[in-house]
Amino acid sequence: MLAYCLAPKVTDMAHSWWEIRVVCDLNLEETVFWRLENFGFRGTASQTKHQSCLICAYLPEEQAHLLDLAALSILLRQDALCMEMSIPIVQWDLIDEEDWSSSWKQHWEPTEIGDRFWIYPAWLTPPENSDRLILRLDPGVAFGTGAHATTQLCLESLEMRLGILGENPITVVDIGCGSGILGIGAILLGATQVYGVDTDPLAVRSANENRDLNHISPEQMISEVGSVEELIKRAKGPVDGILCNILAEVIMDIIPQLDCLTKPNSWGVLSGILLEQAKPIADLLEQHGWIVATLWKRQNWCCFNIRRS
Ligand SMILES: C[S@@+](CC[C@H](N)C(=O)[O-])C[C@H]1O[C@@H](n2cnc3c(N)ncnc32)[C@H](O)[C@@H]1O
Repeated sequence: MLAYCLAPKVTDMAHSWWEIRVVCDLNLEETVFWRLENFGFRGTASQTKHQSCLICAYLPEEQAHLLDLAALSILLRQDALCMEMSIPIVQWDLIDEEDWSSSWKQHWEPTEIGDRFWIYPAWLTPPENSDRLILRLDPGVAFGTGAHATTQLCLESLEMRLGILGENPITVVDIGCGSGILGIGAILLGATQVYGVDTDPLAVRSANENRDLNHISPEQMISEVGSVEELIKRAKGPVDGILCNILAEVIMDIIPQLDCLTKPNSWGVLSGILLEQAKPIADLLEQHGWIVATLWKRQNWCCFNIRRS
């Protein structure tokens, strides 16, 4: 499966990129992602085969020297040793931006998600008549193509939540909006207003571009750089739904801050959580007045559907 796909854009400054490739045990995948993210890699893709996975990630050439990459490789090796897993194979190359973009486009195909969505790459012409909701995307450097299990679980949860809408307007916040895929999905399903935030300015740019691509007005979907504090300012009061697909460690920090955004019947979809991290998250949610309605699982990931009452 192709996952976590992000493409550098022609408008970015760099002309050459470091491509790093890590083949590792599937159970090391999360740690490798964490290391790469901390190092500054932005574009990350993974393919899973049986018990191992290939992770590719990208970084502008000028942001790392060979020695830095060698040091990163040693850290990955140490992680594997500490976790008693096989040593990952780490390789890197400098690649041309044009080569990258064209190979990226070859890899990514329209993807059906759940019963309602069809994720369509921006550079392909979508069919005119489709029973599905067509969500067009060019993720740029942001996370969120719909290929990753964590995103799929969120979109499927949204289908369930927003499938039968009443008369009332629905406001949703999207914490860690990435490409904007979840916010756009929420609007296609009938949400009236979406506020998105992401700590990565390039993700916010991508969310705004994808909003335009899907003919959603800038008033209906507002994306800003920041996190929960920015949402509290923007949303000016409690909201109906909270979407958050970030890693468990970040979600643990975010849960206590959600009180300001919730009303008695608010609901939430929390994803990006590994199965073994589910228990502490469930305990924390309970402490903060949330009920875990359902827990959905795909591969090693789980997604919490929560509600206030
Ligand atoms: C896994 S991606 C999710 C993207 C998209 N929402 C999806 O479901 O595919 C997580 C995003 O959260 C952002 N992020 C990480 N920590 C954050 C925080 N504390 N507040 C807001 N965004 C954050 C990252 O920059 C990244 O774009």
